[in-house]
Amino acid sequence: MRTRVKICGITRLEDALAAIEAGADALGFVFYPPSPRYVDPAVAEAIIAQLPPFVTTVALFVDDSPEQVNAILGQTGIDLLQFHGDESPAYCQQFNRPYFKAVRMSPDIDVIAECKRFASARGLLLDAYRPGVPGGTGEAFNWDRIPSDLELPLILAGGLDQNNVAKAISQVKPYAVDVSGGVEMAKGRKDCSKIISFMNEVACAN
Ligand SMILES: O=C(O)c1ccccc1NCC(=O)[C@H](O)[C@H](O)COP(=O)(O)O
Repeated sequence: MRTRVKICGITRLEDALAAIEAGADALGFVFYPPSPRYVDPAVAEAIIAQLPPFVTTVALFVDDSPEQVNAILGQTGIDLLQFHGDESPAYCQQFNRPYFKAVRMSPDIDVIAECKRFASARGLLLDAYRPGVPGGTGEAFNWDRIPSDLELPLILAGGLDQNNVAKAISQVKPYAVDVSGGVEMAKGRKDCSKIISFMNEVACAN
């Protein structure tokens, strides 16, 4: 099956359209204010309103209040939720929306146990771990640490770029890959040529 691609940290319409033109399946919008890729919900709403059909939009939160999550969902009409903090399964399920859970590969993480905990999720995103930084680290983790045959669709993230994504796909065979820093000219500003190169590498690996 073809590896899907999510390009995260979209803050500009031109970057969203470039990602779609290059073949991205999903666009991620970071609603975590400390992130340099944070996008104001009104800006995300305006971008999403101008997208063509058949592109999944993803709202990314880190331990946010349910009120804030619901407010942004109502404002933007985003399709999918990505929880990238220490959210519990019960917290994630309260929104009655499809979601996927990000798990950071800390030294003591039990991925199989996390898979069982978040059995209601549409997928499990495995990301690099850097203490104090919830995501968008630009760092890859040791893919050998990923258990085989996980019970949820695996989304691989962390330090992916045009130079390593084909190897990542060949080794891990994820359902999808997720990239942010590897296709940027600066944090929050995507680089069209890097997006195209990344997507070409994904296509060659499939
Ligand atoms: O991208 C961020 O700035 C970010 C900040 C806080 C929580 C999550 C964040 N990003 C989540 C993502 O899904 C990123 O695409 C993922 O962490 C991979 O980022 P990168 O290593 O830069 O490709």
